[in-house]
Amino acid sequence: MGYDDDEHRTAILHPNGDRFDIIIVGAGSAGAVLAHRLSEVACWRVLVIEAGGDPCINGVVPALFLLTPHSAQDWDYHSVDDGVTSQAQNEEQCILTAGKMLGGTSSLNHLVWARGKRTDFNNWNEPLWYWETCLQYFEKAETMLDPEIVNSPDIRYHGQDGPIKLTGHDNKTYFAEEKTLLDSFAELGYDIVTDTNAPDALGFGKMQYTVYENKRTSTALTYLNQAKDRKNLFVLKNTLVTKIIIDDNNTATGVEVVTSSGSKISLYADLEVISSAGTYNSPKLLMLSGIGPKEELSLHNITLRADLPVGQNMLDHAYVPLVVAGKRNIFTAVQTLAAVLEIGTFPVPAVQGFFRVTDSSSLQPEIQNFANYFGAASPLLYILCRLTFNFKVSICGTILKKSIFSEVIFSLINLEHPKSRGVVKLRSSDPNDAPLIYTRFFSEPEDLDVLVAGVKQSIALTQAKYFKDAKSEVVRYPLPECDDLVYGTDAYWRCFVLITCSSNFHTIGTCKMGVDGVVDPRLRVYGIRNLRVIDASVMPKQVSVALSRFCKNVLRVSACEYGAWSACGLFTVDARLPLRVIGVVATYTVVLLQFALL
Ligand SMILES: Cc1cc2nc3c(=O)[nH]c(=O)nc-3n(C[C@H](O)[C@H](O)[C@H](O)COP(=O)(O)OP(=O)(O)OC[C@H]3O[C@@H](n4cnc5c(N)ncnc54)[C@H](O)[C@@H]3O)c2cc1C
Repeated sequence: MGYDDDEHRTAILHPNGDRFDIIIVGAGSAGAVLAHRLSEVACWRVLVIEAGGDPCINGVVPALFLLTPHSAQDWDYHSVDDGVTSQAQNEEQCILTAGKMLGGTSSLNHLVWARGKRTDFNNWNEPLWYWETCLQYFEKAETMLDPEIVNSPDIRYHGQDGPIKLTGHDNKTYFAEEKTLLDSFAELGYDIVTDTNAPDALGFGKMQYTVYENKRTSTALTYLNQAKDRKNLFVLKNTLVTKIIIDDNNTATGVEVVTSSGSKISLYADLEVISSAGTYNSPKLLMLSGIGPKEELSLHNITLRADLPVGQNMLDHAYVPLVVAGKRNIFTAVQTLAAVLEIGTFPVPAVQGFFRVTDSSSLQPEIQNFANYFGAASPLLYILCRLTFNFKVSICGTILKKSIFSEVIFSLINLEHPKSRGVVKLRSSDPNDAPLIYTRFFSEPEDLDVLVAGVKQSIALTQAKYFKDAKSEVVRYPLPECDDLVYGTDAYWRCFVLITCSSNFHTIGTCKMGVDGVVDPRLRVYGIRNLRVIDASVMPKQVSVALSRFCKNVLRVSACEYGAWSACGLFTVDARLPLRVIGVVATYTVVLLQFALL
């Protein structure tokens, strides 16, 4: 069987019926951390099963994340078109990218290290998950290397010896426009903070990135890689878990899988099965295994094991793209060309801010503004708009046209704490079918009020001196649904938000923790023995900003750690990547030429 094989046990052929102590489904952001931590216990045989393979080069080289959506390393899910929201997206379906490779979504996300605020975690009202409890795990995960943080009092909130190495924006960059942006936000009255990850930070500040020495610090390249020589950790790649096996005593005993060669086998766990398949695939897997809403399962003739609200309570950060065309400055086009070569960092200067738009007594931000600076004629701007964010040609073309001679600020205005809840359902009982995902953005009207207020407040950037002197303006997109409304009125902005909103890829909650949810605070599935869910789907309420790190207080082993194992140095090059690059560059050139000739 080859258990003595030193090849970090990814190439072993596991026979039907093979037994382990623990089986983890999904080697993603959460699953890979857990695989690392659990396999520290040398007497446990830990198997982690991953549907994807090694990360391709774009899962390793930071700026190439722009090209990963719709590749083989993306589950490439989309929302069901509701006829109202996200109509500015291709085919009116909101893009819902999710990583399918070692490291999961940490191998393709946007590299931002952002941990959530004290109020976020404390509002979950679960003592095990208070911010104060989680902090030690955040620290355990990190090595903070950004000198501005290291030399500030805020270093007390950061770790300096963890697997995830964190840096600020690389100073070698051809642009240094963070300062212009921060000065402008300060002028508009926002606080400027050194550390946007400080527990109560409201205001604008620089970014912290999961980038080190020109590589992404995904959980694959960190946690999994560091554990690869352990004899008790087994990684099965390119293998889809199709069902959790649950016996007549409602105990999870193993999983059914389809291996890379197409064989269907069963593998068994003597202690626990742990699902970390992500916010869309964990609920799908649970429902396929008989755990979910009774009516939903009976619709697909699946035998019910536990009637739980699986798939309900989906929460996301809906965002809208707000683009400000800044100074006409054709010289930045030269910098733009040079900056394209600098792919070992987050590709453009960026800052982020957290603020409230309603009463100011709470410290919990309502809006995040993630502002990205592009020099003139930037191909990255078009790639980001079209490929990464999935907007229609009419929208991205309009932005590109404005950018030919001008700097551009592309801001994502995020609704941080939505009340609207989406849902994940089964399309069929076939494990190969994508789930049906309904975002239901703005089904609670209050969400629309808050995001509209956030957009209106963010437009004020055009009034800051640098932008005012440049006669900056918000780029107006062609939006047939809104064009009859008077531009700039509340009615217009409400329409704008509904039509241009999309997912900021921070979906959570579909296997919610809590008494009215799917798992208890130790993440054990109610009514089923020896089964846990430990990925972002268990988070009951949104945290401000990104999600890949939250407190995983499971089995008293793991923590607020982000990451997984990756086959560092073993990554492959997706044969289609060069073609994708050529395709994108060719499209960009054609569009640019069209506009230049107009
Ligand atoms: C485009 C994008 C950008 C983002 N940017 C940021 C950011 O900058 N900062 C941030 O903090 N967060 C960001 N996020 C969010 C964050 O990355 C995710 O919330 C987080 O990674 C989710 O972790 P997870 O462990 O729940 O799931 P994942 O990391 O998605 O892991 C799930 C794993 O399970 C595997 N799997 C699924 N089903 C099966 C099955 N049936 N059998 C076997 N394996 C299976 C998957 O292939 C995957 O590897 C971003 C997300 C996206 C999509």
